[in-house]
Amino acid sequence: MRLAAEHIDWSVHGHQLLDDVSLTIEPGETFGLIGPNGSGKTTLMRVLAGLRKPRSGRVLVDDASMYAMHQRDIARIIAFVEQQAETLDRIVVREAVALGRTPFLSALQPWSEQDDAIVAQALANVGMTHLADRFWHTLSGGERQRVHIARALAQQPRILLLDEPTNHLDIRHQLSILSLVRQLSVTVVIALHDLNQALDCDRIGVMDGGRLVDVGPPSQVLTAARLRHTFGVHADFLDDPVDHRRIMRFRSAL
Ligand SMILES: Nc1ncnc2c1ncn2[C@@H]1O[C@H](COP(=O)(O)OP(=O)(O)OP(=O)(O)O)[C@@H](O)[C@H]1O
Repeated sequence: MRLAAEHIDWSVHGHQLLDDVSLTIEPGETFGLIGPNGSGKTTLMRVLAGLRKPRSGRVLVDDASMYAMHQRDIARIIAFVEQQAETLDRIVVREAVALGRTPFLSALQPWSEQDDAIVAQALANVGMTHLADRFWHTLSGGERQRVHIARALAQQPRILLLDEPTNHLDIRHQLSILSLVRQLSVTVVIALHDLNQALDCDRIGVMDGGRLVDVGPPSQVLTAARLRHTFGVHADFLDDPVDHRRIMRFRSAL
């Protein structure tokens, strides 16, 4: 499904956190959102997820305004893995992941074996099957993050929003989650701090001071000038001798 933001403005106590942000993410696209700390990535993700209604502007899901949709219908389409997700005390991992099925359940459509299978698959996809019966509050930071991703997968969303999903993960789980995300045939918006990981997105958008200052294919957007101006670093581009893809080597902060 297509996700679009039109002229989004968002301010808190007189501080403009999003300034006229417009963006269209095409069906099936993996779109990376990058930018320095405090540039507005999380604020924009929350607006795209429907958790915040902007002061002006609107979010469209396949050309329909999100603000005309019921919350339950939005939850059937969009899954959001937040950076600082809430704690789910006194429930076990499998129950936490099963919460992803909530938007699909009703008196007429109770929990079924199919829901069990979807939850089991989501746990397997993030390598958490062996911890399915553990209490949530006993998990490490990275394990919790993987449970949140599994819950979003169990939602079987058409649009998946991930705010720095690899933050707490060891390198093996970072790579496996990113490869899983790329394989999903859904629209993905992923906020990332690792700019080399962002190179694998179809397109990226750069946030700077609440504005979306550039959008395009990674090779066009991530230039030495952009890295200097927006990220405040000197970087060189190297050719990976194994697959001849471009990688960035960060030399120093300006
Ligand atoms: N409720 C609030 N009141 C005041 N300022 C806020 C509020 N929420 C966010 N901000 C500010 O808005 C700016 C953008 O925050 P946001 O979390 O969107 O940035 P970010 O790009 O996701 O940053 P990071 O990379 O550090 O996660 C920051 O300067 C933050 O301090």
